[in-house]
Amino acid sequence: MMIELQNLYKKYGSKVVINGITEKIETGEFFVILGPSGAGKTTLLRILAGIEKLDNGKIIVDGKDVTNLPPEKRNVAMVFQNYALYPNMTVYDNIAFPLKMRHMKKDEIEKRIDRIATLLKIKDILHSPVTKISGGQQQRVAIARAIVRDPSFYLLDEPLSNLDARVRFTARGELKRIQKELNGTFIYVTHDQKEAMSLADRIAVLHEGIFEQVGKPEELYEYPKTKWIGEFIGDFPMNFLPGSIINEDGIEIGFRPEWTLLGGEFKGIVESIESVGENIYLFCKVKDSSVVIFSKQRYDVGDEVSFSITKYRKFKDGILIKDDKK
Ligand SMILES: Nc1ncnc2c1ncn2[C@@H]1O[C@H](COP(=O)(O)OP(=O)(O)OP(=O)(O)O)[C@@H](O)[C@H]1O
Repeated sequence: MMIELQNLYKKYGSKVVINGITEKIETGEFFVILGPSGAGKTTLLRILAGIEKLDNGKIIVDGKDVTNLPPEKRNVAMVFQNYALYPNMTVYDNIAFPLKMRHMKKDEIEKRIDRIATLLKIKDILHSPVTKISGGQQQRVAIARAIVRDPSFYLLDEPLSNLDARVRFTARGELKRIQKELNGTFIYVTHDQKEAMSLADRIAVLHEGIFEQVGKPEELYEYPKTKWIGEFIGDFPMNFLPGSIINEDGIEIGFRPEWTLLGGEFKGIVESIESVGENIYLFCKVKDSSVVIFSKQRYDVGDEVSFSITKYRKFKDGILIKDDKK
């Protein structure tokens, strides 16, 4: 289903949380809303679900205005961080529950659960009590229960955050596969930029009530529209130095640690070091600024390093200058 957000606006008391969001989310798209804690991500999702009322704006789903429809009339699937399974039921009964509530026939329920259990690879635990399965499996059951109804679109609020890092990694791949197989329109909220980068067809960065940038993960990484996004996206924040180092005053240049090479015209002093596998990141003082430089070589704190910048973007007043080719 195609979802159009038209000038969405929401405040709590005098605090404006959503301040004019307009965007089109395409059918079958994995759309991730990324933002720091308190940015309004959950509020936006609750608005889309119909749990929270808008102060202004419209939500159009496949050409139909659903702005004033209650949650049960929107036919959306929701998976939240704190999914609550019914502890005294089996996996099967948990998934069947929303269908029974709709008085679906027993053989139709069986057919649907079989399909969804195959999709989520939980067929072998269907008759286990939910208290006897792992956290990762419980998460799958929660997803199965949410999507078994054939919803129009899917809202997911940090559904993987309860899982430990390793399971989460596999779960991401699985979720992406499920989304593609269902050809579902997924709207997924997270504060974890790594998760966003690995899952999204497009990411919308929610900051100060607006989508500050919407784009493919690589666009956000390569061409962050603002300094704030450059710092927020990436394993390390983008580095910034005054334009004077390339003889251009009044601007700043932004570059990623990965866009540096050891040896070259710039000099810094190593202040601290972080190793990530084989890669070493050197935190250096360069004049009055701090920058992170990528290195394959080991250094000690206090060493002087010289480096060059292979690629950079120009920013003026915190905003990307578009016509920059280097
Ligand atoms: N029902 C409410 N009444 C008043 N203020 C609220 C209400 N719900 C949320 N807020 C405020 O709105 C802002 C956005 O909250 P929201 O939970 O949407 O952020 P979030 O981006 O999902 O954060 P997190 O990542 O921490 O879950 C916060 O400042 C929060 O305190």
